[in-house]
Amino acid sequence: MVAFSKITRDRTEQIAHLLKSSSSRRPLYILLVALLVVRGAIIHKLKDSRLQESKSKDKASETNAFGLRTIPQSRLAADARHFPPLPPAASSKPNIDYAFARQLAAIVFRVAIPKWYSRESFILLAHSLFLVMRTVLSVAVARLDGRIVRDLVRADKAGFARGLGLWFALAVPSIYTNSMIRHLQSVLAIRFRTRLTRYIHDLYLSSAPNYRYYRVPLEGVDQYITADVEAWADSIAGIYGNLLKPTLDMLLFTSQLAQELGFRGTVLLFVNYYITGKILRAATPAFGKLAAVEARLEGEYRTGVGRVGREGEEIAFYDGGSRERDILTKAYLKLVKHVNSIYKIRIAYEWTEDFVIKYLWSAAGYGLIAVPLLITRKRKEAEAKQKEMEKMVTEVVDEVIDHVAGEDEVRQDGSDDVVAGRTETYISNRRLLLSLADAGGRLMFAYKDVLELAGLTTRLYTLLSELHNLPPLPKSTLPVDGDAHVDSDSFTLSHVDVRIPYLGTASDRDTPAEPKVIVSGEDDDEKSVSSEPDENALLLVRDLSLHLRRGEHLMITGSNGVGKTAVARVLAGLWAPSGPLAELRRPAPSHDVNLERERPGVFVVPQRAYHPTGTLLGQVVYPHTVAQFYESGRSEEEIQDILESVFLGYLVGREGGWDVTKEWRDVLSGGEKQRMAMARVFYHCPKFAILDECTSAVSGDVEGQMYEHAKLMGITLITISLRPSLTKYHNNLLTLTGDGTGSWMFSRIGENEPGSPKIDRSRSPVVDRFSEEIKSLEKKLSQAEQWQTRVKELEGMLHKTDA
Ligand SMILES: Nc1ncnc2c1ncn2[C@@H]1O[C@H](COP(=O)(O)OP(=O)(O)OP(=O)(O)O)[C@@H](O)[C@H]1O
Repeated sequence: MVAFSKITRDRTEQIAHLLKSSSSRRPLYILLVALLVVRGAIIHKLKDSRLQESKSKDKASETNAFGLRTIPQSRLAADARHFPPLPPAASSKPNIDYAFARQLAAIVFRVAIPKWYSRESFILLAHSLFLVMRTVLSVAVARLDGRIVRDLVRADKAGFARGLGLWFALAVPSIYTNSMIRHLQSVLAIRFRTRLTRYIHDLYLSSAPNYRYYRVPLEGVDQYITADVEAWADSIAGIYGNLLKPTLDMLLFTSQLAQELGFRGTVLLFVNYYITGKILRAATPAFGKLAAVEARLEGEYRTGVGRVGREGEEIAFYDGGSRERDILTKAYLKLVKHVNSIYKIRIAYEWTEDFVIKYLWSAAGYGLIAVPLLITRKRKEAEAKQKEMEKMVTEVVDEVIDHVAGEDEVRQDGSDDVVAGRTETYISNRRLLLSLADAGGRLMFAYKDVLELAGLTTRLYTLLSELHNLPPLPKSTLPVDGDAHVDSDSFTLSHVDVRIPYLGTASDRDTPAEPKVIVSGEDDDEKSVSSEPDENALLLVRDLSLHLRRGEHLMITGSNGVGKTAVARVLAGLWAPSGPLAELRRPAPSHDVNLERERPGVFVVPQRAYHPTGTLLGQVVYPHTVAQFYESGRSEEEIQDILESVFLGYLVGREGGWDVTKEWRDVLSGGEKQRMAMARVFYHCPKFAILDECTSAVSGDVEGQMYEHAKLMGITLITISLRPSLTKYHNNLLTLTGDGTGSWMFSRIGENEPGSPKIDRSRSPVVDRFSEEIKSLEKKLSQAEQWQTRVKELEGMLHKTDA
């Protein structure tokens, strides 16, 4: 009877095993099939989404003058409310909190995944499915591992061979799943980076009226746009997998283990998670803040290296190599010191983490596994099964008789089976425990990654929020049709104060100060709102009023640092005019019948020459592209004529053609660069050209000819210069006194018109110079009679000598 029950029990265990193993594989097969179906559906959806995206692109984007797709300014303006300024620096430490969640949501849902049907959503879905698949496969592998060892212990050749076959069968989807997870993560990262980069480019490089690239008050913007965006995209794409996969693993492995551990074991497992989680949380340093500081220091070092690359020649003239080396080395050492301190902090943290997750968890796991194996559960199970067996006796009676003869053997097999069963349970559970510890470790790493992501998110959010919250500059607009007081061909400044704008960050600005600016041609509700001028701004010129029509050339003068360029910045629209009654009207571009093309309203040539990367032709037509030049129907002969007019006709021959690409900043001499800048003015042929000491390195005769040429082309000149020799090309003179009160003098050159302010000779540097020159000439003239007498004396002496 004992033999009966033993045999029946073993047989039933075998049947149960078979059922268990086939039923444990069933979900895997279903998942595999489901995965293939879903994969097909996703590919189909991806194609659909591409179609949808391309259809909606017309609405979501527009094409700029260079043929590139850009996000419409209206959408960017609408996004601004999602990026309010950060609170003051002290309270904006990166952390995993509500502020982080809000910043992350703004970046993800406004920029990285702007629509639910964006391609990124489908990549994310596919990524998630593969992550789930990998977890399921891990459980299957753990089970299979146990089975193979069990069959080995049992010396079951057929079972072992079957297990090995299944092992290889599982390898195929496992390898595919792993490589797809890595691939989709990289694809996701690059797509996030592309979305962000394009968004930031569109926002940062906005042209008039906002000039964000010129006005954004952040140090090292290049670091934000390049390294930080890349790091953020990599981090968020990685973090999704790093969080989702171990979380799934934890859930699944815990649920699998719970079957073996029973209720008490499971509760203990969760108590273990909770306590160790608390310990690790307490031991975690502020990784977010550390990451943000590292990014800033990296930016400072990168900016330094960039500066040396840019200003290499100037540094070489000063022989400043060792000084620059000091600066760069200091910046680098500061960065390295910080990185090293992070490493040190990490060591202490990783010790704790390793101990807790690898050793504490494993020990707890061993203890929990031992409970069912060593104590009661197996025995209770065996008793329950024995009762079941007795009911099944009649069904298996024939089989029992067959086995009666080999009772000893069966007993032997039976004890082997018990050991094998225990080994299987142990191996499976051990593997699950190891995977669980691994998942726990990765979750902890992910926590660290989330903290670092918080730091990067704060940096990225700072950039986006600064760009979105720059107070708008007043727009220069077209005149209203039929308005007799408005002239599209003139400059009008009325009661304008010129101040250095306050450059604090958005979070420092309580209420952005904006002047009252009357802009013609706009609806009332679009006008800038009047407010008090910014108290932090430094006044350079007070209450400036002038009206310049076309053909009325103006020279702006005054000693260094009085604010001449500042006036040009206001005229060009880079700085806002301030003052309660400030009004600024700028000439608008319009079609010129003689030129048969549009003439820009204003074109500015700055003090420092600028040469973009590109061809020789590209230098002349900048900021137009070469493609735009050819499309406009203008010819290379015309450009050659322009170069002749600035005495650079030899350049094409010397450099080897129009298409040659060089670092023009280094190739052209100082004077050549300035002549090239004048060539640009002639190419664009604006109504007004603001020339900010842009011919200081050009010889006087060439300078004069270029000025005459510009006037012949109908370009009205606004020249900023200290050279009295240029006065003769202008009708008006604006002198900034620089006495600290912002006073100025306006006069007509060659006339003393009633109504125009009198020239205060004692205070104007240019007039001072004229007076000096007149005095010296008068002195020379007064000596002319003496010189004539002396000449006659000398001639007389010469005749006498000859005779
Ligand atoms: N972005 C700025 N931030 C702070 N100060 C500024 C800024 N731009 C100009 N300034 C200051 O404003 C003053 C006027 O500068 P501006 O360039 O207009 O002088 P300038 O009259 O053109 O001098 P120069 O003849 O030497 O070119 C200077 O003292 C300068 O330091």
